[in-house]
Amino acid sequence: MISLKNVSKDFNNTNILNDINLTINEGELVRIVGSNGCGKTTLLKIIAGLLKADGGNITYGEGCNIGAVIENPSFIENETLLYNLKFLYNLKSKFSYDICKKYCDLFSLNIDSKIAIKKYSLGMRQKAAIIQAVMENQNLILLDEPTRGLDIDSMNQFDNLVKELKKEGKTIIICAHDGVENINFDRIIEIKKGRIEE
Ligand SMILES: Nc1ncnc2c1ncn2[C@@H]1O[C@H](COP(=O)(O)OP(=O)(O)OP(=O)(O)O)[C@@H](O)[C@H]1O
Repeated sequence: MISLKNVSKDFNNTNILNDINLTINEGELVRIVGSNGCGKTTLLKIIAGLLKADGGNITYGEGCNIGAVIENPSFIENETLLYNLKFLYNLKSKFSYDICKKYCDLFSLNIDSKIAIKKYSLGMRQKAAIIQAVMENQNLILLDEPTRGLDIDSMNQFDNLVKELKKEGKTIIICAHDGVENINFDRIIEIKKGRIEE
């Protein structure tokens, strides 16, 4: 699904990622770990195309369609959850209320709520962000600290969602310090001193 060859990244002359070689196959569920500041988010951003690597290259499998939650999700703050999902959905494909409702129900979010998203709690925003990353049937899903702000019930709901996505054959990469202990990962990759360890 995705292959990184000699990918490197510096920030202000400090090397963050050093010759990263990594292949992730279709349908794999991968966790990336590593200490604060080791470069996990940077790697996800490069894979998502949000950041340019300084060296190396990335090859994406045919039909690769990326969904991502990376850092703070941005929404149209004065609008509702439904408005936001509809807006994001329509950027790429035709909106499906039923699919969005299915994911909102799964996370106990009311899709028809009239409350503006700016009034949502951290956990509610996080759930909305996860929903937009999966609702268009994206097949490469990149999640950076997805359980941030989620309560125990929501974490269980998240575990179920990951299980469902895995069953559907989605490729999933999750960076997480914690909150994913119940997920059965195929691989755990550690970034250490700019390099990958498995
Ligand atoms: N835009 C930027 N400009 C300069 N330095 C940056 C930038 N983005 C990240 N960095 C630096 O790159 C390093 C890696 O950051 P990154 O966010 O990838 O780490 P992380 O592994 O995700 O950390 P955490 O576990 O704390 O989330 C850090 O030292 C950070 O300060």
